[in-house]
Amino acid sequence: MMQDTTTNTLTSGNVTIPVIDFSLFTTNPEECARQVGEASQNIGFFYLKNHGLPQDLIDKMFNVSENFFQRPLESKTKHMIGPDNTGYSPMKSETLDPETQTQGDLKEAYNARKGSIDDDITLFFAQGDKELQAKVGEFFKGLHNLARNVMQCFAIALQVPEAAGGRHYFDGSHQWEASSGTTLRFLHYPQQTGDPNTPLAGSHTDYGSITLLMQKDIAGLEVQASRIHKNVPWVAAPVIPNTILVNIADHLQMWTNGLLKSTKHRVMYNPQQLNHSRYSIACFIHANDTTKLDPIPTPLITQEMRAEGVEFEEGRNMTAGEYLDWRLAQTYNFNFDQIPDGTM
Ligand SMILES: O=C(O)CCC(=O)C(=O)O
Ligand SMILES: [Fe+2]
Repeated sequence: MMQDTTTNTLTSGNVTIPVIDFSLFTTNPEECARQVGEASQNIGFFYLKNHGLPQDLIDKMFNVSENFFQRPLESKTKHMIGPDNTGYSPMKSETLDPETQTQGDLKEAYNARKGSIDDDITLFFAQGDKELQAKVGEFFKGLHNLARNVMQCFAIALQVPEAAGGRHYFDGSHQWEASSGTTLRFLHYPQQTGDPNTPLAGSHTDYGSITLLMQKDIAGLEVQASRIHKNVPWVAAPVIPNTILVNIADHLQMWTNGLLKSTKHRVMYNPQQLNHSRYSIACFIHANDTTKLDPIPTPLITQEMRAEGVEFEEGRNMTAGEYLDWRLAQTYNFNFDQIPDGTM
């Protein structure tokens, strides 16, 4: 793995995760859309630099997260996650790859939802500090706004006809005010001994439109590359300061009938975790609950491709809300009669 500063790409063999300068969105949206579209048809992941979110706000959010996860387990379990996907999920409670994992993910998480951002649940996460709670809301809205701009790039790259909304095609289906599965998730992979072959979070795709991810200090995320390069099964997605990593998730793959890739990824044990915790923050952007996941109007999807229905056959005829419920039911055990004791 090396960083090539001349071409702004990270390379591992022939596989690249591009770094896109998002100030292009303002100065040259067509070029920005071209780069986003290209990355999304290949690896399905790209970094954004100059994304517009203040770094001190991101740093503050990592601080809140650290303070929260340092609390005793009996405090964290006061707001347990349930089918509404809000609150605390303890170690091993989620299994992202149920077909191959023999134990749950070695992580704990705290989920905020748009609808819960002004509630006691988020206030509890922000240590009862109302100013900090407002910052969590500002952060979440900032990420949502960035995601809407990235979605404009997709609409441009997909050449959605003006009559169908053009570059604003996805605006209506990604409204802050609408009910949706959009979730801000704070993740903690505790300091631990481990085996480099054991995933801390199993291989999976994300369930929404796109995901925005911030990682801190400790790498571990790997992205499946075998689809574009058969000799490179996984490529590392390292921590690059001042960037946000974006990945295509299932809605976009279904809307484009596989033209854009919802790429599998996983978090592997990093030996640095012998002495350090790993923290990340993911913002899962979902379309409004009522949005259908059928192919969208774009000349890039031919009639044959529409008929073929490449992958995610299960998601066909579902709405975004139904699809999320279905995926969560497969990966969570919401029966917390026996709360895990926090050990591994
Ligand atoms: O922690 C990470 O770096 C990635 C987490 C992730 O992929 C997820 O929660 O869906
Ligand atoms: Fe993920």
